[in-house]
Amino acid sequence: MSDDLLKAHRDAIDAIDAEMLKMLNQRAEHARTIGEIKGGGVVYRPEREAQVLARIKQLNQGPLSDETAAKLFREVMSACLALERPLTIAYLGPEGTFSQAASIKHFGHAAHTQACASIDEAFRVVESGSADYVVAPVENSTEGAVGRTLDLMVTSPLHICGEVVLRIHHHLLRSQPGVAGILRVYSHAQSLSQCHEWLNKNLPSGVERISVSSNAEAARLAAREPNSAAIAGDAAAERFSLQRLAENIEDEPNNTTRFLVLGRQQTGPSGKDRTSLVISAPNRPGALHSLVEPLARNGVSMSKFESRPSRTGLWEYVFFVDIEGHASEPNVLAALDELRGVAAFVKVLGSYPQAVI
Ligand SMILES: O=C(O)C(=O)C[C@]1(C(=O)O)C=C[C@@H](O)C=C1
Repeated sequence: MSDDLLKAHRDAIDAIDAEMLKMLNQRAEHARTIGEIKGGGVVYRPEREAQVLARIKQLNQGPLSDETAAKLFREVMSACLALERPLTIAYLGPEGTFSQAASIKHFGHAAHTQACASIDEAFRVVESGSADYVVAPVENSTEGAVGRTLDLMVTSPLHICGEVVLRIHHHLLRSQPGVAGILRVYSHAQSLSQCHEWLNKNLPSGVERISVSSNAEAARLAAREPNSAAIAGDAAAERFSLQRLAENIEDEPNNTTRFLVLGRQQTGPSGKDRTSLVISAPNRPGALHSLVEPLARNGVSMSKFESRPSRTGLWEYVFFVDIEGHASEPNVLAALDELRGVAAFVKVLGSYPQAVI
């Protein structure tokens, strides 16, 4: 390889970097002015962010992948938004959990993340105004619904303003190389069950499996006990400087968790939205059918229908329903009106842009 050729490409990169820096700062100036126009009002606009990211994916011609291009612009927007006002995002801690990874995926690295001891506490700090948004897990592709988040949404005054879909990769982590001498493996109960077959095949049967409150807590324990390992993700591995003895050990390769972003604001339409509802049926035959009918009649597609015992009465259920579209769209509006006529209880949890990255 010729040194001249290398130098020519590096000179070109230097020139592009200088140009990019200038343009990034011009973009940041516009964002700062937009912040002034908002005049102390809500700075985070999820519908606009979704449109910016979707446009970048559409414009992208490579060689960067659409996903990579969108992730870079996510960080650019995060930095621009922080000039308007830095946001604080509450999540189920400790540091290094998948909830923190989801918060950073959605809000970028310029947002502050605040670890909370429980999902309840994360909701509370946002309700009281001491944090701006909460990012809470709502369902996992192998384990199903996260009941606590669903229950909290029934009574919380917060609105859903976004969703984050995170691929969950689990690794076997330890403070030293090799599996020799491992006596116990720590992890959250869900992660232990998601890696059950791998553990059966790859670790001696005498290795104890101990469930702890979070994967990050598992990593913390493994970092100080030489004979212990943890199952956790990248964020926990980095946070506690652990080695990855085996990567992506989850039994189900498409393991994903969906998180919801909730705040005190309602979100405008982005053009590709979802609306989440909680409804309950009157206690009579055919009631369930009457809940679905208004949706079908107005051409509204349903992407989720999840039942959960109501906490207010014996044998009564509430249904968590996700539909396509924004509550301000005419067919969604009509379906919701009809639904209110037949259901015992309807609460719109929020309309929000579908995840773009
Ligand atoms: O368009 C806005 O309202 C902005 O504040 C700008 C911007 C951006 O950087 O593009 C930043 C934050 C908002 O959440 C949305 C977009």
